[in-house]
Amino acid sequence: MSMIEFHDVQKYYGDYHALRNINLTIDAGETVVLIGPSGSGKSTLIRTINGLERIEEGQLIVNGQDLANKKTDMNRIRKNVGMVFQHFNLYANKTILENIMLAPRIVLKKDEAANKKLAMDLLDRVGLADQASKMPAQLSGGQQQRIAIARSLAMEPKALLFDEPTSALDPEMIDDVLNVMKDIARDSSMTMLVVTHEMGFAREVANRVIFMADGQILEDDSKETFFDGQPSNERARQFLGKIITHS
Ligand SMILES: Nc1ncnc2c1ncn2[C@@H]1O[C@H](COP(=O)(O)OP(=O)(O)OP(=O)(O)O)[C@@H](O)[C@H]1O
Repeated sequence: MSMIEFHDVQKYYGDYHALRNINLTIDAGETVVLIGPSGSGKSTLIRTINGLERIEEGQLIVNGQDLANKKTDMNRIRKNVGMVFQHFNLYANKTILENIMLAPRIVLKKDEAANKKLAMDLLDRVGLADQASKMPAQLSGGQQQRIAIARSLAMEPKALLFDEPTSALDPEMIDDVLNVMKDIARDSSMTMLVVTHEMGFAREVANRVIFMADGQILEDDSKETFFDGQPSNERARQFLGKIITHS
């Protein structure tokens, strides 16, 4: 079953054509890694999926709902599609536990005891059960990002979008965050779309790797074809060569 479908999607910022004729289907449970040079439209693409950016032309179906239709309830989309940002965006004046419990309480009207139990289970899953009563500023960047992931999971979404989740972190914190993401990816029911340059993550858990440049998808391969064969697109090959040399 498909979770996300782009059909001939175009997106403009004023005169700038940011997404060009995007056609892409992501099935439920897939883990897809999106790579490409700076400014190629990766963030724009994933931000259209939960309506943070609107599309101008084409069709975008998320969890069976058409996002181009102005009547589509974006709150329902965002309940089902979580997002983890480069800069964690935790609520600075709330404890870690409250950060996780807030949206399920307000949006899902979740029972307080069940909400707390899930929040504590998720804190345990991301290895931070002992930090529940701390404030975000007391945690390292890597810990804050793991909390941001737990907070997204607390909404029990069908899909999670990650926009360069490790690129603001000190190198020694990256693996802890990637390990949490790998754990989620191995849970086959979750659909994941991840913008990242972490090729180790892609090699280990991605089903597919997509290469974008100039607002277009130039390559969409299985992990095996992308890494062990060769991308057929010349720019994808060059890009892959560069990031593997530098990582
Ligand atoms: N709100 C905006 N208004 C105008 N132009 C924008 C806006 N957001 C992005 N752009 C432009 O659209 C293009 C694609 O940007 P986007 O952030 O999607 O690329 P990216 O591949 O995610 O890049 P990076 O890896 O640097 O984050 C860039 O040229 C950017 O300057």
